[in-house]
Amino acid sequence: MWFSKSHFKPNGKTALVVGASQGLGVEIALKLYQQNCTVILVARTAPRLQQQVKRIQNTVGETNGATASYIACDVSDYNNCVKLWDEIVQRNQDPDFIFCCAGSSIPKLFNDLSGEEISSGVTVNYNTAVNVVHTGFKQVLAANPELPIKQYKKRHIILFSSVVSFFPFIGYAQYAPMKAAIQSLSLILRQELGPYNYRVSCVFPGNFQSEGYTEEQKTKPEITKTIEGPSVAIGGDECAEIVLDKLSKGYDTVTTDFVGWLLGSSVLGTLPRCWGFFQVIMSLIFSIVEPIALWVVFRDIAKYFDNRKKPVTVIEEVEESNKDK
Ligand SMILES: NC(=O)C1=CN([C@@H]2O[C@H](COP(=O)(O)OP(=O)(O)OC[C@H]3O[C@@H](n4cnc5c(N)ncnc54)[C@H](OP(=O)(O)O)[C@@H]3O)[C@@H](O)[C@H]2O)C=CC1
Ligand SMILES: CCCCCCCCCCCCCCCC(=O)[C@@H](N)CO
Repeated sequence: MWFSKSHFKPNGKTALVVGASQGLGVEIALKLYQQNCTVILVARTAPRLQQQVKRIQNTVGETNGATASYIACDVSDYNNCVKLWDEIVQRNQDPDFIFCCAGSSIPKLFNDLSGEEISSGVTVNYNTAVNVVHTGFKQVLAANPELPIKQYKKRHIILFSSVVSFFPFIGYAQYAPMKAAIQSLSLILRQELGPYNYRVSCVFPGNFQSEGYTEEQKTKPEITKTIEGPSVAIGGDECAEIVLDKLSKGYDTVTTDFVGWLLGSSVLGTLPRCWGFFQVIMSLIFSIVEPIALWVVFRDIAKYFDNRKKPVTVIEEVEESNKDK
């Protein structure tokens, strides 16, 4: 609830943050560590992880027992995840929070994507999450064979989807369907892991600044930039702050800006609500204005494709001028 912040208490707990060598993952790890939460940073690139652990430790200074460490692992591979959890068990750690932040997009027109880019969309965005959660859950089950399910310790999985899961649009073919898969996975995990005392949250960020965001801007088609204009990129630090704040207020569908909340109202389905009464009203308004809004989007898309014919016109102009000579 918005008036109580007691639903997420990192002090003295342990968090596994996957996708923490840069971007939102490391911002979240820093904020958790500041609240005396032990953090284990995971990503593929060891030197960057090492740097980030140092940065976090230097920024925070003394803690009341919390530690910061890293494990380099490509979690898109299932067997690597089994090894990851073995390593965590060997270190005598049992994460209370599992943040699945790994993910990135290669925004391009469908036609411009390579086969490799399409499959990397699946592995980087979906496999990284499902593998970590599945191997982690199996490991917890194996470690507690006799435990009645109600007595499992409280654990919390936080998956990272995107606003494009609510509203998929031109340029995100390599990415948005995977984020919709993450949304779907979160609904199922809530049902299957809930009885084992897992809380499952799913975050749907709008644009925020990060190394990944800078990279995607390089290939992002102009039309994609135009349509997502209303989702102005907020700072990574601010985004992490919003996510942790909403989790502490008990929300399990987390959006990071107003546009995200609005678009979330258009696909309420069986997602946990956030200001549910207003979402129901917004969903009614949205369903009325949606045909007009979508007409505007399609009109922009048509204009974009018309303008793309321009280079041909230039060639034609050159030919014309050659004719004159
Ligand atoms: N930035 C934005 O505007 C938005 C981002 N999101 C989502 O939020 C999350 C964080 O985004 P952002 O901070 O921008 O991401 P970045 O691209 O900046 O960082 C992604 C992180 O994931 C790690 N990673 C990627 N693949 C793997 C892998 N196979 N195994 C382990 N780690 C991996 C990367 O490290 P390494 O390369 O070292 O493995 C890196 O630390 C992502 O899921 C993204 O899709 C959602 C909406 C908007
Ligand atoms: C029916 C018509 C409705 C029109 C609404 C237009 C507003 C759209 C805002 C979309 C914001 C998308 C953010 C994507 C972030 C993301 O996931 C990437 N940065 C990848 O990392």
